[in-house]
Amino acid sequence: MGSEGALLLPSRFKTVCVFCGSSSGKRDSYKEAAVELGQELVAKKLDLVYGGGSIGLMGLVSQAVHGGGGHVLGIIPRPLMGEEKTGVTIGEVREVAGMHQRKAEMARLSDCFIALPGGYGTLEELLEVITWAQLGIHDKPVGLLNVDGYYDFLLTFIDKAVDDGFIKPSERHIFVSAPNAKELVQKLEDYVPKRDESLADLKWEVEQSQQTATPVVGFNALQAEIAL
Ligand SMILES: C/C(=C\CNc1ncnc2c1ncn2[C@@H]1O[C@H](COP(=O)(O)O)[C@@H](O)[C@H]1O)CO
Repeated sequence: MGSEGALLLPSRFKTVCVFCGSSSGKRDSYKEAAVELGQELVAKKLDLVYGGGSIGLMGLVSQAVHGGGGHVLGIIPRPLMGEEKTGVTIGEVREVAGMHQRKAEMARLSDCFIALPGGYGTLEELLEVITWAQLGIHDKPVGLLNVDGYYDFLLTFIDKAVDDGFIKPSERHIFVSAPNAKELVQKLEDYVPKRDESLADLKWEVEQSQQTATPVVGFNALQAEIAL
């Protein structure tokens, strides 16, 4: 059967969080991949959560979802609010106090994560949700859209870290990757988290500093914050 005739099964996800460049990159394939990802989300009736704004790949993916009739939610830290920094934002916009709250909100409000090509910001967001998955803070799938092999060096580095004993072989699977949006979303749908039982009893409580009354946020608080 041709793909036009294939039955589109409903997704197990409702909302996908996308991390991606605030720049567009130098290859057309990066821009095309951002638009294709947006169109794939629309085709699967998935909502988008992202960092807000209309610059770079962030703008392209959000415009593709919004233009296709999908719901777009941009989460923007107050210091980045303003057209001169993030461009004109489409869809729903939620303002948060800072970068940490943004990441917690993006994680809380989504069912899986996808990273398109990007720079430091994208890598930081991606590695944080990978670390949270490793620690059992969430069990939401994390996917790399490895457009034109953009993330090959990162994947090779992860293999090196496994080989050299810094990442457990059983945790190599946390990264799901594919060269195009359709394959990646399917892999994320099929992903089964492997629970590390050694973490099951971890209890880092929220502590209250006696002197400053400043809350020290621990493991359980973060788990609650992003609402498993
Ligand atoms: C710092 C300035 C503009 C950057 N504007 C951004 N607006 C919204 N979100 C952003 C911005 N920069 C980074 N982000 C977040 O990080 C990811 C992109 O970072 P990268 O370094 O470009 O890969 C993205 O997912 C956003 O969540 C004013 O000069």
